[in-house]
Amino acid sequence: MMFQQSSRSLLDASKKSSSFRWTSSVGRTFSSRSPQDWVTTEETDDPSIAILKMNRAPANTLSLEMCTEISKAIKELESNKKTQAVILTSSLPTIFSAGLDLTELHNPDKDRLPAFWGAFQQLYFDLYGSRLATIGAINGHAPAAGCMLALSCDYRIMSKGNIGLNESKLGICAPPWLGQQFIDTIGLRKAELALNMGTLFDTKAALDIGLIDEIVGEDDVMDVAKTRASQWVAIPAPARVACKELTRGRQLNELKENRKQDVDHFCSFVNQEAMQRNLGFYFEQLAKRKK
Ligand SMILES: CC/C=C\C/C=C\C/C=C\CC/C=C/CC(=O)SCCNC(=O)CCNC(=O)[C@H](O)C(C)(C)COP(=O)(O)OP(=O)(O)OC[C@H]1O[C@@H](n2cnc3c(N)ncnc32)[C@H](O)[C@@H]1OP(=O)(O)O
Repeated sequence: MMFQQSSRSLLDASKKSSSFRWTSSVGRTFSSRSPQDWVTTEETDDPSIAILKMNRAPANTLSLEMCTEISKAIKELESNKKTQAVILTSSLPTIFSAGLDLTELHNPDKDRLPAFWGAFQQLYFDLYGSRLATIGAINGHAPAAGCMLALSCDYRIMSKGNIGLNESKLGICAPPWLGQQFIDTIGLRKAELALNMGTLFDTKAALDIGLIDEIVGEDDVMDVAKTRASQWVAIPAPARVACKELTRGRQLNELKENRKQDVDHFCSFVNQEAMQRNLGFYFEQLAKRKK
């Protein structure tokens, strides 16, 4: 059954949906460490609470392999019946996640592109639909898909950095399911303004708009995250999982039913000349900003 308290996620789409093939890395990654090191899980002194850390320097960007590694880690945690909550955080000093790895989108490999988007969809299913209580310990910047990671958590605390969906600044639009997640969180009018302007919010503005739940001091992030996780775990798991189904089930099912169309839509969107030009321009700006 889909929503019983088990080691399965809320919407266990991974096994049912094998419409894309995984392709091997084409050496476009930043970090010299292997994908297995990009995500680590740790126990806490409470056996029901685990920590999932993203360690992909320099920016925890989501490549195909990074999405797959995070999904794999969530599944592994879910397979342990004792685990009831996970804290998602970053081991980098100032960045939670800089969103999608833009090298996947710019001059893309045509076979890899659909697999990449499939892996990103899968990550959304696995995190947004996890049976675990998920606490986002956002300890740095979280633009675009970095914001998606945060929005997919049940509770969000943030210590520093900016958060939001800035895709319009890249000349693109967030995919409908991510846009909907944003609207569901902060409301239509606020989302309309923020999506169009590509607004990134600092912690105070993010709290004001309802994008995060709490601002915490940099040194307190993990302590507060564990306290919040304990509070979520104290709710009987069947009730917690049923509440998640109530609030997230419709959205998850909608994408599940439209997965293939969503991949096709994304690929044709990204392959447009104008889109490629905008991305190239954005990359140049990123590099210049650094200089
Ligand atoms: C109805 C709808 C219709 C159609 C829609 C259909 C489909 C949708 C189509 C497309 C949707 C695509 C969705 C996209 C979502 C995304 O996530 S796009 C990615 C957006 N991310 C960003 O814009 C963040 C860019 N990065 C930054 O702003 C800064 O890096 C950041 C503030 C995060 C940190 O700043 P700082 O600490 O100064 O670090 P650096 O800027 O120096 O960055 C370190 C190195 O990392 C590189 N880098 C950073 N971000 C990315 C990235 N996202 N991808 C690739 N590379 C990145 C940066 O260049 C530095 O590299 P270097 O050290 O110079 O080699």
